[in-house]
Amino acid sequence: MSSDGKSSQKSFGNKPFILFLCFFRYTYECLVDTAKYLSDKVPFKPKVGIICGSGLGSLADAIENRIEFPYEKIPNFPLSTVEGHVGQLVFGYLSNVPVVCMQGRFHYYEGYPLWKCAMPVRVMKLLGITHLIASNAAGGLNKDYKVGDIMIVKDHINLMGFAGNNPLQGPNDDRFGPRFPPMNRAYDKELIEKAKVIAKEVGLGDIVHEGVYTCLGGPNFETVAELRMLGMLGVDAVGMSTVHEVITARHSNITVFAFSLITNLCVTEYHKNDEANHDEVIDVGKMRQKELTKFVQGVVKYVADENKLVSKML
Ligand SMILES: O=P(O)(O)O[C@H]1O[C@H](CO)[C@@H](O)[C@H]1O
Ligand SMILES: Nc1nc2[nH]cnc2c(=O)[nH]1
Repeated sequence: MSSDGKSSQKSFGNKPFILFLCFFRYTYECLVDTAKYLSDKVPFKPKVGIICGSGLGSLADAIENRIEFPYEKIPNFPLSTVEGHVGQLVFGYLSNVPVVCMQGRFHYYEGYPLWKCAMPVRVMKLLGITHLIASNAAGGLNKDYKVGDIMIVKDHINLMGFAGNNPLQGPNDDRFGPRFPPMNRAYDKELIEKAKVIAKEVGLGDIVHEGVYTCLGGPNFETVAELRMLGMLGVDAVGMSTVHEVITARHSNITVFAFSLITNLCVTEYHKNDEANHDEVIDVGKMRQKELTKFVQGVVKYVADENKLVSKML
């Protein structure tokens, strides 16, 4: 909200015009419509938002007292077109915490602009979340990483943003956040440290790392030269998602935790003939689903306890 408490954005009175506008850009009013469609059918406010990456949809299976909305039923929602992405929004309780989970996400390579890929984050904000847990499947570029490892994201390189391809491009709506949001504290340090402890508790301690993630547009996997360049830039894991969702979340002051499941090792040698493929990405997700579900449950519980602690002090 701008200083005078009024949005700097013009508001449009009639609904058909708002819906028409939604095709070109999600206005605040358009996303309020989407959030209201959902909140009218869900008897609680979610505290934590979760985004399931490729092959990680099973994270949502542990949600209890579920209310499911296939994306095609949700006004203004895009459709998930990628194998390994169920394509529904799941409300319910995880570790007794009210959550909303994207079982399947949207990617730039599906043909959606980044603001459309990230729109569910704004809808979740309007629904009441204060924290976002984003997961993804990524290629391991750091030489210490093995397939099946977990990389807790400590920072990202917004490679697509270097050319100005950014979910916040275009007119800013102060009701979501400021025109120029800072990103130097995008990933919550306290949650990162706590997540490392939780990882150990659920048996992931030996295979958990902390590193830098970058998002390329895809859908192709990278060349040797591209991966060598990214390695020189300090990238530890390479994906095709998450960064624009995190930027959108931070713009709206949502606390963010993100992790990558390393599903393949990036090929950085010309003599190696391995080739990344989506099937193996999904298989690795299935292999890790039990531990990762416990891991996410632990992080969600911590977030809720932490918040309760704060509310007790207030
Ligand atoms: O980032 P998530 O959605 O986990 O999926 C990753 O895995 C897919 C490639 O196999 C790409 O979509 C990439 O982004
Ligand atoms: N860009 C990219 N995304 C991935 N998702 C899973 N593996 C990879 C990879 O090697 N590169």
